[in-house]
Amino acid sequence: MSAIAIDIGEKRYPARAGAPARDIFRAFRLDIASGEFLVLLGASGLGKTTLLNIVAGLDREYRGTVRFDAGGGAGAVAPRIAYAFQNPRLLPWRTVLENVALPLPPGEESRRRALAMLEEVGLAELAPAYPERLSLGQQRRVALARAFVIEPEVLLMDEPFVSLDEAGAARLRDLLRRLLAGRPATVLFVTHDSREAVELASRIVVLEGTPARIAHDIGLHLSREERAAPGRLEELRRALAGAAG
Ligand SMILES: Nc1ncnc2c1ncn2[C@@H]1O[C@H](COP(=O)(O)OP(=O)(O)OP(=O)(O)O)[C@@H](O)[C@H]1O
Repeated sequence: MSAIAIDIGEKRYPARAGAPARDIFRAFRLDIASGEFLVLLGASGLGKTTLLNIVAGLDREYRGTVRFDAGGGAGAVAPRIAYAFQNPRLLPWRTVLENVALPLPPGEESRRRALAMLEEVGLAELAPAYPERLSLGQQRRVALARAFVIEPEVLLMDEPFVSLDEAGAARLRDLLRRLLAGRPATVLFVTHDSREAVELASRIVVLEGTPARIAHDIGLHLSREERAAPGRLEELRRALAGAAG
């Protein structure tokens, strides 16, 4: 696991055909503790995906720093980062097993690890299948297996359970909790769904405005039973809706 210190002096997208330049972040700071499950909420277009891309190192066009600290006084070393996107992004010309093994070095040991991961997400029998045969829920399970196969210290998730029915999304949230119980990671998770936020988060950060600022920063320290209680959940969702304005 790794703590993350985000300090963005400026992130702006320059003007492009027909669209003016946009200031996404200015003097934006967010510190995430090691092992925290931070859910980012906020209206469309505020910069949530941009923030994940910056933390992932995919977007370097900004002024500022992202520092990782795995503790132990060893100094800043790059952590293992997994990124689960809104779209499962499986390679259609590779089998399910090959897709899960993709982030690992080639070889028999990696195939064995990928198969063990598929067993954990309940899809071992689909290992030789191609992604087109899979339902969206199954594809999302494979994407989770591919994220966890590297035993990430930092897990970035951008609406990973969107477009599923409620029962399917609930099963995947359960699976994610189970996977994290065995392999703790620092999680930065984007969603528009306040129920999902309350069920999963140890901390919820609500973004607002342009450039984006932190409107609310809410710690949630709940037992599993409290999270599972519909009354408690509703109460929290209402409080959150109130806080989010
Ligand atoms: N490469 C780019 N060039 C120019 N503008 C961009 C680029 N990528 C994103 N934007 C714009 O920057 C803003 C922030 O985008 P971003 O995808 O980070 O928002 P978001 O909060 O994740 O939105 P959503 O909740 O809809 O996924 C949006 O207005 C978007 O149109």
